[in-house]
Amino acid sequence: MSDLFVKICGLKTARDVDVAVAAGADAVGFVFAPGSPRTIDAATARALVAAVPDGVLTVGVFRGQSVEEVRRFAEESGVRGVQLHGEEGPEDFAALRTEGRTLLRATAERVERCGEYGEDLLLLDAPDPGSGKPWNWGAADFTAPEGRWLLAGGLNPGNVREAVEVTGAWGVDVSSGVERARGVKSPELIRAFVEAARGVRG
Ligand SMILES: O=C(O)c1ccccc1N[C@@H]1O[C@H](COP(=O)(O)O)[C@@H](O)[C@H]1O
Repeated sequence: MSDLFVKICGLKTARDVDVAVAAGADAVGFVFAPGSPRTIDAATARALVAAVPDGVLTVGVFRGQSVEEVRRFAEESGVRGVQLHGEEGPEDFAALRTEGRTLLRATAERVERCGEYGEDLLLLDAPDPGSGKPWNWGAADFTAPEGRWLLAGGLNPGNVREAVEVTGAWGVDVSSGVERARGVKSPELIRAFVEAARGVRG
């Protein structure tokens, strides 16, 4: 089985980005959804995105924003991926589809098909994304979606192995679990998370 895909989200500083990239993250996320302790503007993100090597996916995170706003942030910041946490439908994903852009659809529903709305990756998240609260992915009746999907919501270096073993996730996404205070990343926790995630599939 191939290695886990690991996304570290909610980065705000050049140091955060350097640490995540050096640790071996496959993707790094920048929050453009308003009202989060991790929210940054497009100009700040642009400078951070410029420091990310080509092989690492850069993702803008949105919640309840219009397609026009998502498109503007994506273009101004230069992120190559767009992660939507709102009520978007297939027509919104189609409108945001451009050459080379990766579309992620976040949902708190459990049994879904990857790609149903035209997204490239499905993200199974907690009902309150970015809160650090886990959801019941360990439920006995959990059914993993088919295809490429990321698990998120309350993950940390101490539980990521079990979470992947139980759910069979293709990849993982974390924000709160690699912070020393809300909205403040910890280099040690980022390194520990990537190391723990890498160890799951040996
Ligand atoms: O991180 C946020 O503040 C955020 C705000 C709005 C939408 C999504 C957000 N983050 C996403 O939530 C998960 C991480 O959750 P956790 O903090 O690890 O429990 C991840 O998908 C982020 O992209």
